[in-house]
Amino acid sequence: MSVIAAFYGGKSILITGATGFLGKVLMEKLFRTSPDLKVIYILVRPKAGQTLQQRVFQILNSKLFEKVKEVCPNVHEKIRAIYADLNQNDFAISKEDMQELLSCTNIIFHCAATVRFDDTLRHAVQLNVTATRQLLLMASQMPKLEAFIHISTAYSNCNLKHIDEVIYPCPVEPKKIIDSLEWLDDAIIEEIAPKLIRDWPNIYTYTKALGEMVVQQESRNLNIAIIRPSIVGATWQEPFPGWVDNINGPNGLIIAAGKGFLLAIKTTPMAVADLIPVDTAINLPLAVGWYAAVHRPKSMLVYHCTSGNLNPCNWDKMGVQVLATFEIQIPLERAFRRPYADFTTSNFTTQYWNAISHQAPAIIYDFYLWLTGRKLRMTKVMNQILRTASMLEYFLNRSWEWSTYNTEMLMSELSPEDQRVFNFDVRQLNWLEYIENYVLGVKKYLLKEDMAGIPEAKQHLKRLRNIHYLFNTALFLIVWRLLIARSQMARNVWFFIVSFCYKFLSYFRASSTLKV
Ligand SMILES: CCCCCCCCCCCCCCCCCCCCCC(=O)SCCNC(=O)CCNC(=O)[C@H](O)C(C)(C)COP(=O)(O)OP(=O)(O)OC[C@H]1O[C@@H](n2cnc3c(N)ncnc32)[C@H](O)[C@@H]1OP(=O)(O)O
Ligand SMILES: NC(=O)C1=CN([C@@H]2O[C@H](COP(=O)(O)OP(=O)(O)OC[C@H]3O[C@@H](n4cnc5c(N)ncnc54)[C@H](OP(=O)(O)O)[C@@H]3O)[C@@H](O)[C@H]2O)C=CC1
Repeated sequence: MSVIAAFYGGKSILITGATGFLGKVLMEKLFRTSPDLKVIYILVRPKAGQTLQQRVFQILNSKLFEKVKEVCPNVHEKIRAIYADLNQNDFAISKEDMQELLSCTNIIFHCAATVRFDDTLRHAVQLNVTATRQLLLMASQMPKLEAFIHISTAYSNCNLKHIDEVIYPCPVEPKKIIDSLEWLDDAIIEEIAPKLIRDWPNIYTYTKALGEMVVQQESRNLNIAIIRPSIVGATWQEPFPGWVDNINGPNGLIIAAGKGFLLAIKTTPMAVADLIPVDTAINLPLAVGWYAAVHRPKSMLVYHCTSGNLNPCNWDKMGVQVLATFEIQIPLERAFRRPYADFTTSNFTTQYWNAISHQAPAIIYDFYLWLTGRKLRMTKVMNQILRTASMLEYFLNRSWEWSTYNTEMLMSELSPEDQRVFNFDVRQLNWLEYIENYVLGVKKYLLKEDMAGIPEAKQHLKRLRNIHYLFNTALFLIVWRLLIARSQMARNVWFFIVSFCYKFLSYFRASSTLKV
């Protein structure tokens, strides 16, 4: 019997960000392994015209939760969606709901955040810093609280090369930033943002670092732990391999490569691709929740949830495997071009590829759409992909070293059964198999493409290959014809080749006649 699963039995658990990528997998795992838990409170806001109930219904009826329904048939009764907007004072939670949360919660998993790299400083601080402070304040009023688990990111200190499992101070106190945002107007905030974030690559990583500082400063006597996952990817094993449902992180680029939109990207091929499967990234917080509550470490511990130092994979290996899977096994439907990848570290080559292989074909395709009276879209899509690629460049061209002392210590504290059920040992991960399942998952669960369409997609790729060869041959002939018409040297080379071929053929014919 798993000690950790038993620990969550009968508990009231509060999750923020439960409708997000990590949040959903966290909830699924809790219900599946501890179906006797008391209740999971989730703080949800209405979104995209859906009420709270509709959102919860959609999650519980998704493919991800299929196994949960078998193990925990009354899952609908165990989930309690509470209206909340983390951007508002007191999260806009009603008095009754707040009272229930304060009096009943045993464990908190704080996952909610804005993960957009280009968010405004005001919004990112509100969500990643102020809301965290507010939640800590709430937590300090919860008499039954046993542990508070804060999900941060391994990149919160990506301005450093070697990162230990400690909290690094930010140059400006979070409190000062929160206070100044109250009276500064938006235009000034956006102007000072680059000066504040200094050597952090974006607002997201910077505000996550501020969030950690707030956790440290406002921890009071709470039993807190911080988890820092690196780039979170599709599920590795649970509840089934390859599940993924948003276009963040690698997913958007994988699609862009599979559809043949993106043929090159500025990437250091040997840089470490520090991906971590989402099931691993939530097994660790679950194990930490148990450890923090039961063992009550004297100080707040930070846990790195990374793969690079234990089982490294580089972008080259990852890119090759992604493309091989698309080309040979599971192509995407209606690809624009054949998947191909060139990793370059040069700015000049990147600019060249962007102009010749990305923007020019998009413009030509849009021209064709215009001629046929259809809506133009390729240039917009391509610009969006190139913008995303340029935002991710920072992470594709550097490697970091994260120490994993606490994570390894925790692993050794687990019983063999818990090591199996709450596995976060990435040394066991087979990258090639994982990437294959990942790519399949992107096709199946994210793009919702039918597997029955694979033969047609393969035919389409074959057609694209033939068009590609035909186009290149035609281009070569046109260029050559123009050259011959204009340059004496090209004509000389041409006559030399023709006479050489003629002589070779004559010799070949003569020798074969002699043999007869
Ligand atoms: C040749 C190439 C070959 C390659 C081969 C392949 C090899 C493998 C390569 C792997 C490389 C990996 C690199 C990883 C590095 C990650 C580092 C992370 C480090 C930190 C990790 C963390 O700690 S934490 C999470 C990270 N944080 C994000 O990763 C958010 C980033 N991102 C944004 O910051 C915004 O994305 C950004 C970009 C501003 C654009 O912003 P943007 O405004 O231009 O575009 P949007 O994202 O808003 O969306 C655009 C349109 O997609 C629609 N859409 C949204 N979701 C959808 C869904 N589920 N299904 C359908 N469609 C969906 C949406 O509705 C829009 O459609 P429409 O335009 O029609 O409305
Ligand atoms: N994905 C990754 O690669 C990594 C993620 N992380 C961290 O993991 C955590 C979860 O990330 P991930 O699941 O990917 O992010 P998602 O963007 O998928 O989910 C974010 C969650 O936060 C909620 N949220 C955002 N704003 C509000 C608000 N105003 N009020 C209430 N809820 C809100 C969202 O709700 P809604 O559905 O309503 O928008 C959603 O549930 C974050 O803390 C992130 O920093 C760390 C490393 C890598």
